[in-house]
Amino acid sequence: MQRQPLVIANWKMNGSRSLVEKMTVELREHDEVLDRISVVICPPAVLLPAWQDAVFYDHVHLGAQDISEHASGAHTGEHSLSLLTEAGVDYVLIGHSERRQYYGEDEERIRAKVQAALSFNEKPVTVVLCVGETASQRQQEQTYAVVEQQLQSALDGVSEQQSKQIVIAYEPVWAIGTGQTASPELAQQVHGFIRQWLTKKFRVSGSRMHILYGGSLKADNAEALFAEADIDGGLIGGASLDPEEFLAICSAAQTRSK
Ligand SMILES: O=C[C@H](O)COP(=O)(O)O
Repeated sequence: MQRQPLVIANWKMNGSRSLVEKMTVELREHDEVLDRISVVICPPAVLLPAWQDAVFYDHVHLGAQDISEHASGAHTGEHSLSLLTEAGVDYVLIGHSERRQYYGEDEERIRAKVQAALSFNEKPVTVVLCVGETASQRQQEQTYAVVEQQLQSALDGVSEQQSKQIVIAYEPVWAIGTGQTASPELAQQVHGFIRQWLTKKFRVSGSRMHILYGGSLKADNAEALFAEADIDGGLIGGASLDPEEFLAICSAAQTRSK
């Protein structure tokens, strides 16, 4: 099953207008790295307008790092889908482990956000649902149970048709920002498990869904990870802040599409 590689940059709470400029200059100068792949940039929300002016290719999209499950109202500090899509967003990250860990996002809230994104009718948005186990869950051999439970809960009630709007990002929490990347074999084992789960739930549509790897993905380990059967691209944090390194990761993703 040929799935066009997808590379997502998650800037988290980093970046600046000048980094947007630097990055767009690099992308313009080396636009061949964008052939045959899709790229999504998730900057902090206040930098979306700077990116919106700079987005110049059909296959470079903008994404939000989080959304509110509410349509509008008294929710200080939050961003609705209307506001985000007006700022050019096509993709939304939901359930990132930092939101789960530091901002108390529980399964119920994550499910509400997934539902809000899927039922948003002003513009279609793609949900990037993040799942993954902590170090202690892995040590206790709970990886598959944790991932399955996260998928089951967040995708409860999602139809086969709606699954076309969903991407899964497997991000083992112990690998995020630690430099401890999962080996390609280990990542593939979990991706394979996720693929099986998706195909069981969504049938043929499950075999078409993208499953991305995230967690200390860098230029020097990207190609080996992207060579695995069910690793369709990456969700990149730290390395997406360095234009050269990010472009090298995009170019590694291209090798998958050959
Ligand atoms: O969203 C991105 C992930 O949390 C990975 O972050 P990282 O590449 O800095 O480890």
